[in-house]
Amino acid sequence: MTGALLEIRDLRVTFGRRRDPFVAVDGVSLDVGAEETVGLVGESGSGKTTVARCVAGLQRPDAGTVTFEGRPLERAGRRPAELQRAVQMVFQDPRSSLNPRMSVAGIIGEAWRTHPSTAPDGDRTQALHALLADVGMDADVADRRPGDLSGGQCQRVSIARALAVRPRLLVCDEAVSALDVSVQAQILRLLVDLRSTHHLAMLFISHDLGVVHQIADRVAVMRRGEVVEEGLATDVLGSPRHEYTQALLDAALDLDDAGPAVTA
Ligand SMILES: Nc1ncnc2c1ncn2[C@@H]1O[C@H](COP(=O)(O)OP(=O)(O)OP(=O)(O)O)[C@@H](O)[C@H]1O
Repeated sequence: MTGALLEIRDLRVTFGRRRDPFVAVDGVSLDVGAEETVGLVGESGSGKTTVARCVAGLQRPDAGTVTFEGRPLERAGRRPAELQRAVQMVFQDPRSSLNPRMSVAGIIGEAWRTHPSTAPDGDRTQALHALLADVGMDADVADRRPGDLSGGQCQRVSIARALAVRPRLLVCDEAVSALDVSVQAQILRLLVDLRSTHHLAMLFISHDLGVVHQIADRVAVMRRGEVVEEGLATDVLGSPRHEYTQALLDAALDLDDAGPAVTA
């Protein structure tokens, strides 16, 4: 596909010393179209997060390119503000990605300060409340701090912070993995709704194939740093061609048979 919103080409990331390199990402190419959700799946250690970090500008690849609407996505510090704003991350652990000393209003206000072009012209309180409503939260959480909120509420605040700067692409790295199953479902539903109301594209990273099935249009399967299979979610997860994808699906079914996950 050409002309995708996000284009990753021949990405390679190596960790470790020169004598003993470890290739975490080995020639990954992947596209995400406008308003498309692409799921990136694979076992722990397959390189998913490293790909996400390259897209976010937090990791410099050894080789390959990442472009957004044809413009190179440089490292975060060097990235033009407009591109920095266009690509927002939602992480696994919302508590550690939110400043515990700031109120929800302060967290959103900081996002607007970082990207002033997105700050509301008129009544900020009204804009804040509208943003909170978008993520299914009441206005009264504005004065609370992350420590006063549940994990699911914190993730809603993280999503609101990302939305505040009007992104085009959300990179969700295991964004629901730390949540109870019922809360996972709520956040997934929220992301699906926001995708259409806010015209978002998503790179949705998860080891959980069931979760990815619920949200992704297309799926890429990573194994040991490489994409081994890619296609429509219904095809890849419905009738996989690669034996590794089949093994992942079998493992997921075995987990389902073992009964509901125990959550702390
Ligand atoms: N900064 C680093 N230094 C050395 N090795 C790293 C570093 N970051 C990641 N790795 C290694 O690279 C490999 C890929 O890691 P990555 O986190 O991208 O995988 P993943 O598929 O996202 O797995 P997980 O779901 O467990 O995070 C792993 O073996 C990991 O240990």
